[in-house]
Amino acid sequence: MNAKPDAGARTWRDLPAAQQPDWPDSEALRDVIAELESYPPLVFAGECDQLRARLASVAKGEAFLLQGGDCAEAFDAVSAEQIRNKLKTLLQMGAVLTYAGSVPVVKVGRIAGQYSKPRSKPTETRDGVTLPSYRGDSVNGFEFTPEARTPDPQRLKRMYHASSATLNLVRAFTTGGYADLRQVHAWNQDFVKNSPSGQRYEALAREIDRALNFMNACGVDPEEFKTVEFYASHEALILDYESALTRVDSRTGDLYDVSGHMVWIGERTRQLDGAHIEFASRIRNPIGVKLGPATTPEDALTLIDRLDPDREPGRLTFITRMGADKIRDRLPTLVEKVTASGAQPVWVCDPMHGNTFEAASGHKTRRFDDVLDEVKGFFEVHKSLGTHPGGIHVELTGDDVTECVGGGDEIFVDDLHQRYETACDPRLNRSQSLDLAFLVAEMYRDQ
Ligand SMILES: O=C[C@H](O)[C@H](O)COP(=O)(O)O
Ligand SMILES: C=C(OP(=O)(O)O)C(=O)O
Repeated sequence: MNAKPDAGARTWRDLPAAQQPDWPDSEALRDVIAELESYPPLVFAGECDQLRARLASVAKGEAFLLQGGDCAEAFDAVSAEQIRNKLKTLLQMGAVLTYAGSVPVVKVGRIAGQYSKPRSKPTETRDGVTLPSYRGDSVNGFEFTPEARTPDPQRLKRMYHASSATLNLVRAFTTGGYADLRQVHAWNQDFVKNSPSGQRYEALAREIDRALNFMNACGVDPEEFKTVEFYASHEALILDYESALTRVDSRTGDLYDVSGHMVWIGERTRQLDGAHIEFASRIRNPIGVKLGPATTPEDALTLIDRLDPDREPGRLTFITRMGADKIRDRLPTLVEKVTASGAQPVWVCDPMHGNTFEAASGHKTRRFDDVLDEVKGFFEVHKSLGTHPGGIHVELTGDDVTECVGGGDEIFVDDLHQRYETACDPRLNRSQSLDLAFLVAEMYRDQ
């Protein structure tokens, strides 16, 4: 490690930060920040180190990262049912990937902090009325009224409390018995059971059960099967919030963003001279960076120099989101040049953000087949280069929504209006998520 005499310096504060809200009342913002600074951490720095170690296994090709959850979490969705459904979906996907893909799976939610959204336009116009765009519940309200759309810093405190409540329940579920592998059938006990993927899952759960019974009969009942290691991640977008939750670790003197175990920097805020990359370079959490189709090898190499100067496996995850039509063309050079430089980032495929289109009905949607094709392209590229396809990053929900078209239990364009509930981008529903997990497990095994 480099010596860091100025480890606590908040150097990002003086740099330009993209995608920040225009808070109308700077005094109110200051008061909120001061209050946030007094709140206890949401995660412990040691947990971030543990995740970095898990991601190091992914970087070395010994494990697979499953990162998923809402596009935008919402305050009114912080309920036991919604949190459980999301977790259940990730646990089911994890079971499928571990069993059918025969690989340890590192599970990371887009959860307990994913309340802020970068937008392509600062304003939205409807029927001649122009208002600020919705930027996530941490900033303003979804409703199209001047009151709701005005950024309100009090929302940053609600973000903290919503994250805290969510994380508390997630910790209870993952360590208190709900995530015990013996519950592998129970996770399937609802609407999804009758879907094609639900039935396929049921067959796999029976096999897992048989394997567990066999081990039990042999006198083996490992503690590892009774709880699940689960981590929380979100985009580090609103720097007033992330800075207020960034603390000096008493063990090491290093800075950690204790708002989540892992944070990532988005495609729209990864400017090399901007505040977000400077912020990420200063904290010790594992860091993700989204890489879109225009990313050059030089961009990727500079990001490595800035964020992972010691080339520490597990520190940096590149989350590529090229689009199904571009991944086979754009990804190879990036992976080749990065590998040649000696760096070993985790390579993860986000097959969602490059495949969005607007249906004739006006709904923003994605085709399941495009999502799948981008993942296929990702596996093909890594196979041809002999590098490790480290994981997937997906927007999903545990609810039976109709936001993405296709899948085994097919959603048609005409179905989109039935349960279109996302506040921003379309998510895979539970059945589509399971479909994807089975197909990715096959790809991983074939690799
Ligand atoms: O989820 C990602 C972005 O916030 C989202 O794609 C922004 O899209 P838009 O502003 O173009 O609707
Ligand atoms: C905004 C997001 O992605 P990207 O930065 O890749 O557009 C996201 O993952 O929510």
